[in-house]
Amino acid sequence: MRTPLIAGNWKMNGSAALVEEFGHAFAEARLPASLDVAVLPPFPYLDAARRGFEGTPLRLGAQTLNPLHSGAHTGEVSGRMLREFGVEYALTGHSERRQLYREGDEAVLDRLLAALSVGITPILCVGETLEERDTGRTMDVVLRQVGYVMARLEPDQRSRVVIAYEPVWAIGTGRTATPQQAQEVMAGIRQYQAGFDRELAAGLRLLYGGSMNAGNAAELLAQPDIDGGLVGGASLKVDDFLAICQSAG
Ligand SMILES: O=C[C@H](O)COP(=O)(O)O
Repeated sequence: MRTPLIAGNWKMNGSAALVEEFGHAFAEARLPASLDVAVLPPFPYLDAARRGFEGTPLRLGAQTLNPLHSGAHTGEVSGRMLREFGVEYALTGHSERRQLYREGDEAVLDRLLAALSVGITPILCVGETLEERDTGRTMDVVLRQVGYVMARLEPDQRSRVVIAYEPVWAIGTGRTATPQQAQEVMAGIRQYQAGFDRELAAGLRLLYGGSMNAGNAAELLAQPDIDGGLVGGASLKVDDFLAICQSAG
């Protein structure tokens, strides 16, 4: 049985006040018994979030990390540092990092390995652009991104990875993939992994991301291969994020 995971990626948004608001709301919240929930705030808010989320079901995540533990890398943050702040999840390969910061498959793999090396669960993000979908290349692109990383991991490392399918055209656009479109790609990812290891594929947690909101979450999360969500915009509103968490029950 796969435990659903809802992860809220605040991107470069949020405030100390929002951290506090989430802490209060989730301290009171009634959530499904079997559910993991994480918030991924910008780095400066990690310490406040660690304190503010104590005693709530909220776990902490990071939006990126440097592949190295330490060194002369101005502006960067290592997995080891994140771990000190109680970070349990880290995104790798988010399309914004792939596009805006030119992180290719190799850079994604390095970051994912760094996360694993310090006991952080990596969330590997994959997804096609609109042009790739329109030219029938969705599965090729997605399976290349998944395969590049998974093929280079040891079996015990593979079983600790969470994969988030985020069609690039659905991110921040209000244009969500239909539950059928998302299910089709995510079933394809699971099948592809099953070709190597059936047991691992059956336990692999797959998240959908891309304009998930309080109104469409239940239908997306009801699909057999969707085990949770990576939520951007809607994770900045505590009521919406709570509603999404509640529909993951
Ligand atoms: O990391 C989250 C995704 O990029 C989705 O963002 P969004 O929910 O604002 O479309």
